[in-house]
Amino acid sequence: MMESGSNIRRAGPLTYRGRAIPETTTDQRLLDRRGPADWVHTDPWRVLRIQSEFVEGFGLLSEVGRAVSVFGSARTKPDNPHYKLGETIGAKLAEAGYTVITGGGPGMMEAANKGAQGVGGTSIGLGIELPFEQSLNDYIDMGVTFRYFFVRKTMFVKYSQAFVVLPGGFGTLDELFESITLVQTGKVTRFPVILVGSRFWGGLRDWIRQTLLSEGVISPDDPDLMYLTDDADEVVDIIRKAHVDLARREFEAEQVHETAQDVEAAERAEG
Ligand SMILES: C/C(=C\CNc1ncnc2c1ncn2[C@@H]1O[C@H](COP(=O)(O)O)[C@@H](O)[C@H]1O)CO
Repeated sequence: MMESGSNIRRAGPLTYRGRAIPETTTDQRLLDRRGPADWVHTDPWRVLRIQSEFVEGFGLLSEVGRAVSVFGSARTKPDNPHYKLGETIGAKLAEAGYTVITGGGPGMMEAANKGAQGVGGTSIGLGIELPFEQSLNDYIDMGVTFRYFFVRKTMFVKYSQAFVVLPGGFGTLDELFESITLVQTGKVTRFPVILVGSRFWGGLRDWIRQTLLSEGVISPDDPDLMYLTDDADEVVDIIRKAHVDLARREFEAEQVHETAQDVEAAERAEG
């Protein structure tokens, strides 16, 4: 029997009949602004915001080629020699074909972005929303500002093949130890973590060797996960060499895989 239009309502996969038909349509409820708004401060809603940050980040960065993340103090002024070194490193990385990714802020981040952009390289800023007013520095070609630190950190790791760590404070230390821990625990392919500035970082390196190693809280090889240099050219050389090594290891792994497949195929053919 035909059902009359007023006696039935379909809402997506649902069918309502008779008295069960809701008084309003789904669209009406979507477009109606009345009602409490406190759900925007609940965890399920935050999950959606977090998802959208991943989507924005992946969307911006997925087509970026070889890239290096450069970390360093937000407070360094342009007249500080560290700033000039950061600018030189940004420029040399860009000249070597690497996109330069920074936290998008002032100080050493600005220096590296400025250097990369100045030689026509690609300069990216992954900003972070902070309680005080912040904007991306002026030397960024592509930028995105994140609300969540951990989403932003994923972007640095996913889209860089090396980390360069210039002099900096707590934020820089956090980024340094995050990256070194990922390498140490094998959570990422081994890629170089390069500290720049031996006067600045030498004490930390010595403490790692003398205290952490002698207390047995790290493995004997772990201090070698970090390089230390003052030379911008050496930074680029270390990164290039690491890429050549990685490409060779990947090629060798592929060869082993193909050989294993050939052996399996031959065994199957022999019955
Ligand atoms: C302190 C000031 C601004 C801070 N603005 C930042 N913008 C973007 N990224 C930042 C900012 N502050 C820290 N970061 C990240 O941490 C590293 C620097 O931290 P540090 O404590 O200054 O060493 C840096 O690599 C960023 O990824 C006002 O000038």
